[in-house]
Amino acid sequence: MLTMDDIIREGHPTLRKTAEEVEVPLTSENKQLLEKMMEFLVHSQDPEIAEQYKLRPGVGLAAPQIGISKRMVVMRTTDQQDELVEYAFVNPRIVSHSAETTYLESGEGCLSVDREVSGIVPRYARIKIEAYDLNGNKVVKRLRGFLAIVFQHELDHLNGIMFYDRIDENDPFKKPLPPQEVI
Ligand SMILES: O=CN(O)CCNC(=O)c1cccc(Cl)c1Cl
Ligand code: NI
Repeated sequence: MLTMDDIIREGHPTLRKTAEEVEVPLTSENKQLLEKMMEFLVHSQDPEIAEQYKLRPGVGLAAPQIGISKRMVVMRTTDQQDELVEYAFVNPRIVSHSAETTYLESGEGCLSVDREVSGIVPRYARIKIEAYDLNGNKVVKRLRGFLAIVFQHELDHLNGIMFYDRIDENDPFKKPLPPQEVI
């Protein structure tokens, strides 16, 4: 099973690389890797297992965070209907997005960052994404809310971007302006 020892931390060069596209359909090795990444999220969200193995909780994980520079991410959280959703995406991309932006009042955290970095992380409020799933099937989805934010945090990891890169260092708590209405 993956533990915190497998998670690379800021300063490790792989976190700043652009990850490589993955061949679809997935090799069994890449499929197993995605499954191990999802298992980590499940464990990290289980109070007993997380306590036993000292896992920090996560709602998403990108392969570069375990030192593997491949365009694969997993997400596990609840949606706006409070249903549990588990996504494993290969070669994910945003194909369109709202002009409107959003952010988490509480800011963002990252397993690869062993410190609190407070500040507003602007994200697109609504996104349309394309990816491939575990079985190599094409996925087209519209995400909004927390799921959209988590997806953008994970996609950034595939492009060598850390969440704090997006915080305005001159005014970390400056609220992004709403999109200009066309009159
Ligand atoms: O890349 C994934 N991680 O670093 C896992 C740990 N961070 C989180 O679960 C987390 C926490 C708050 C906001 C966002 Cl957007 C995320 Cl993603
Ligand atoms: Ni992260």
